[in-house]
Amino acid sequence: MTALRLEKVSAGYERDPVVRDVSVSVRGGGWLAVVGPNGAGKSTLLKAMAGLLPGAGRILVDGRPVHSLSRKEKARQLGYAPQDPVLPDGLTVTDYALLGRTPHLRPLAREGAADLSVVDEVLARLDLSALAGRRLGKLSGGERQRAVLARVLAQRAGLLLLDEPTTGLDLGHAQALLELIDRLRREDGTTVVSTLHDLTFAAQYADHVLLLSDGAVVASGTPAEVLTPQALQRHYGATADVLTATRGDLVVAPVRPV
Ligand SMILES: Nc1ncnc2c1ncn2[C@@H]1O[C@H](COP(=O)(O)OP(=O)(O)OP(=O)(O)O)[C@@H](O)[C@H]1O
Repeated sequence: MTALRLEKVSAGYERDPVVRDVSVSVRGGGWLAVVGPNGAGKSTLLKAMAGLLPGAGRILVDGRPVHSLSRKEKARQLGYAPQDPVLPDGLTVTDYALLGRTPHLRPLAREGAADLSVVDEVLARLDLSALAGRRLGKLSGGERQRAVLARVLAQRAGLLLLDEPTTGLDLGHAQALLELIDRLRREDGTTVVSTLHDLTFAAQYADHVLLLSDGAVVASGTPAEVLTPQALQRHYGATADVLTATRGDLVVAPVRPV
């Protein structure tokens, strides 16, 4: 189980930090949803967690600073799926997902039957088996997004950093993906951090929600503590009800402003 801890993290691209003074802990097997309006700094924070940006403060993956991990150690511990990756369009879905197995191979070794079986299982669960031999350049937007996630899930890293994993997915595929991630979390103790615009999904899957606004943490706690109509009005300028569905799930429902 891989725990993640951020202590007063500031990070950005040029001189001024985009996110400032972020402190949060995610226990091994926990799920942190990073939410907030456009431009709040969610993707920037995820890139910082992945050790891809310079900055101040400490980012600890199982107690070790992320910047001290070697490339291979990082790839074994941490799987990062960016929001809009550039894909090698000529590769098939299977070959692309197999790249997720690279950190587990010995130097110069090729993927074996065990790696193929991990990939086959992930493709099946993401409803991609029928497209396994299709080149990435010939997939729809939602299929490409699922291929990106197939690669990162095939990596079987202890910590998943997923930037808007449900973007472009229809309701059924989005739900199946989140259920698969949740299963990895429950069965293997995988730790998850995801940015999510869909606040109902954030409320239903995460156990901790971090609300960013203008680069700063404005609320942090359980979904019910953070996702209140008042906070949504204040930080998103949105009018919404937070409802409880029949089985107790929270639902964030936009309503027409009066
Ligand atoms: N590569 C970059 N170089 C400089 N500034 C950037 C870069 N990427 C993002 N920014 C700026 O950093 C700020 C935060 O962007 P970020 O992508 O982290 O926001 P976000 O919360 O993920 O937004 P969205 O919900 O729109 O995806 C924005 O003002 C953005 O313009």
